Amino acid sequence: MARTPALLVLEDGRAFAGESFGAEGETFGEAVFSTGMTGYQETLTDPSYHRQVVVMTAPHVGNTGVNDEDPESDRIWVAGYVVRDPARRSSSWRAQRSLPDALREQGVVGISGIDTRALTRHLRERGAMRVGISSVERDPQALLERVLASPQMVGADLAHEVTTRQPYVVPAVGEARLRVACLDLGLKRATPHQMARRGIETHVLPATTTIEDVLALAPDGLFVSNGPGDPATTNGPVALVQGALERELPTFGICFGNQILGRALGLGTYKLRYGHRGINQPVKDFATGRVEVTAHNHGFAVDAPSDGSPVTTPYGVARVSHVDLNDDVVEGLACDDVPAFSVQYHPEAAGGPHDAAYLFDRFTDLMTSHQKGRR
Ligand SMILES: NC(=O)CC[C@H](N)C(=O)O
Repeated sequence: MARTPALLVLEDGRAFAGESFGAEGETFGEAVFSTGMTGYQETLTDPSYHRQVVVMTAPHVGNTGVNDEDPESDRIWVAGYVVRDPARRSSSWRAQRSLPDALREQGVVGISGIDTRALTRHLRERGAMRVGISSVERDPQALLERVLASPQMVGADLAHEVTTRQPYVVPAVGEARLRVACLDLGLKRATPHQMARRGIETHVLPATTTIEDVLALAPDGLFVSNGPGDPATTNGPVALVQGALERELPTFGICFGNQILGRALGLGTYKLRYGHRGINQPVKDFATGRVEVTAHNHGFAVDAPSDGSPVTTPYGVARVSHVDLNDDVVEGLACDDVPAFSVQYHPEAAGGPHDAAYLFDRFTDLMTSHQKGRR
């Protein structure tokens, strides 16, 4: 079968020629690379990738096809997909369709046959930038003009585009011992599953939720999810977390949730040059000295002293609890005087690694000790 040619053009004018992969058409987004060698289904369906074009550094993608059990949400969220050498056929007893068919069904434009190593090195040197992929435009200059007219990631307020419209409950497995109000800014299914296994009933709430809505549920804790976009734009959730801190409601945040807790404490956030995306990032937990191998997907980070020294905030002393050993980027926050902590990475990572799953136990323990304190 003849393949349709496709074109990829970065905002600095660098162009790559390849073949259409998935849906034909044209798409724009922020070009980012992921180094994960497994878990492409989880990546594609992670709402945090909304408006991003994901470049896979693993050369073979699609080998195990796509099934209905592994998605992290009910659709593919990436704005575009870039692979080097897609599997010609999928091979797994769990596969229900092929990766290109899944992309096509959901209208996701991709490109294959690209030198993804050269593209990744370019993004690493020059930083994440806007990109366009097209199977309908042959002229790189014309595509470049549309790339330059497409929206930037800095300043993008996207959580409201991915959040649940209606609240819903994920029941605990067995007896419900704790109730969590979960702010959905782009929640992945793996998170309520991790909580359910620990006897937590999760009430998933839209991004517009206020502290009054949360208190009406009489929860034992607040969870703030991962999500897409620039954390500097997300003001409602910051006010919600401040309300929780004032009332000493146990609070745990993941990824975007870490950035929101940082902002609630009065810390700033900034854009990393090319971010962390993959499943083998070494992170040190200052509390135990232990190094864990962790899954990441973030382009922004909290600005705070990465040696763990105390920072004075309106809610007492806070400090950086976890740091990335590759580049010293802040990977977690802990409060000394209020029951709140967060991590920038993914303890829930369904595709693994699972080194950091203990953080759900920490949250459970924090809620249990506060429950006792209230009695
Ligand atoms: N996975 C996430 O929650 C990402 C958070 C934020 N959008 C970032 O890129 O840093």
